[in-house]
Amino acid sequence: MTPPVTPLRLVSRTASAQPALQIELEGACVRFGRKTALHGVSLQVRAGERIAFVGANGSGKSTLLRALHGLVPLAEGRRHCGVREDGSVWRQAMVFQRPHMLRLSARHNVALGLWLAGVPWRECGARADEALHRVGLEAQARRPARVLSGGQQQRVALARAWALRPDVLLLDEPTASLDPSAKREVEALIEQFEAQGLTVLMSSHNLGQVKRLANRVVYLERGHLVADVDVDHFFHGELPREAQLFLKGELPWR
Ligand SMILES: Nc1ncnc2c1ncn2[C@@H]1O[C@H](COP(=O)(O)OP(=O)(O)OP(=O)(O)O)[C@@H](O)[C@H]1O
Repeated sequence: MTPPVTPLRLVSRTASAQPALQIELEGACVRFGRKTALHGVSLQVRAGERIAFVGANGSGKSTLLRALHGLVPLAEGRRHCGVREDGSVWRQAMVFQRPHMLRLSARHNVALGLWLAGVPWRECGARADEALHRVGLEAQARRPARVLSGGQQQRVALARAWALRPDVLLLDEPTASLDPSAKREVEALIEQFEAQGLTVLMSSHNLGQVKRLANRVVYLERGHLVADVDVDHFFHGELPREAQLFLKGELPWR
């Protein structure tokens, strides 16, 4: 039995201007067979936040993103979704670490995603075109998605997510296998989405990227949330010991 961990929580928000709650996890545990990937994680996501999930390999970042997106069942705890002023639920879309491209054109990959989400087929083509234009891929729209470069495929995946008109975008290591220029292009798009007011939840191993794109950092250690702090605090303030070693690149291999 792992002892409970008291997380360091230092996220500044003024009580008077508390943005709307979009997703909340309370004591969330996720198990894969005998392996516990998340231990009692509690977390609130509010509108317009830009949260980076950081931690060593296997610390539970992807699992936490999936739990926030409702893709993995919770063995314990609960997930609660907030609602907008009109009573409708906040829309979420997720881009996976290695997005799966079907053997179809880029346009059809985006259109099919919309259709699967319940958009009438007659609207899907125009919305797919708009989304591919948004990510600068209109010229590639009719090319088979699988022949596009890694960076372009990642932009198709972002278009597929953005086309759903999400309020919350969840990105699992969005630039993990991209070259520096493709990385910059994808980061620039994420920055634009953020400027548009989207909530962005992102796992990343790239600390420069975390500095550029996040305003809050959640640090995970073996499935425990051990720090939930403003980005400035993460890089310049006091942190639990393992997080400090991680930042210095001195965390021993396990
Ligand atoms: N589907 C699964 N079945 C079994 N174990 C899993 C599964 N998904 C994740 N795990 C385990 O849960 C733990 C957390 O994995 P997760 O992928 O969430 O970590 P991560 O921090 O995203 O890792 P990385 O940085 O390497 O991508 C790991 O020990 C992993 O092996």
